[in-house]
Order: sequence, then C-alpha cells, then structure tokens
Amino acid sequence: MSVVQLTDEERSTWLSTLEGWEMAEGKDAIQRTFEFGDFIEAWGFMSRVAILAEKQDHHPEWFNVFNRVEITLTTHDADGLSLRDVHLAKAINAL
Ligand SMILES: C[C@H](O)[C@H](O)[C@H]1CNC2=NC(N)=NC(=O)C2=N1
Repeated sequence: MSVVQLTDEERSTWLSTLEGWEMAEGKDAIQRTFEFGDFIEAWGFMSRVAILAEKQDHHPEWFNVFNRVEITLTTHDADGLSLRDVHLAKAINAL
C-alpha cells in the first residue's frame, strides 16, 4: 500500500509537536533515544511499543543496548516520513 510523504511544511509543523524527536541524519526519518534504569525497564518499554506498533500496523527500526532504546521511525511504503510515523511517535511519547 502506498502512503504519501509529509511535505516540508508538514514536517516542521509536526516535528515541533513531537517532544524529544528529531530528524535522523542521512535518512528521511525521525528518531528519539530513551534511557531507563536497567535492561528490564527498557525491555518492558519495548514490549509496550511493540503492542502499539502492531495495533497501528506500523513498525519501528530500533536498537537496544542495556538501558538504552534508540527508535527510528520512517514509512517504508512511502519511502520516507509520513503521518503514520507522527502517529506512532505520539503514541510512544504518551506511554
Ligand atoms: C503489509 C503491512 O501493512 C505493511 O508492510 C506495513 C507494516 N509496517 C510498516 N512499518 C513501517 N515503518 N513502514 C511501513 O511502510 C509499514 N508497512
């Protein structure tokens, strides 16, 4: 299914509403790093994000080491950033 990319104007508007998220370097994506007390807390967070991702049928690219989780959101079906990334980022921030 094809999805439309955000326009430049939409990107700056939406990004300003997404606390903690910034444009990724060298990729049409947004990213945020989360830090927790330990691995179990980080893993618990990842489990909750996984449930959100399944509900939204939109899945993160992520990297975890110990207490740190780096999340990158981009829309493969749009070959870049779309509203689906904004929706998932907002839901993650609300956890
Ligand atoms: C078939 C399925 O709905 C699609 O492949 C979904 C699944 N999850 C997805 N996740 C992300 N990040 N981008 C997509 O384009 C995407 N597409």
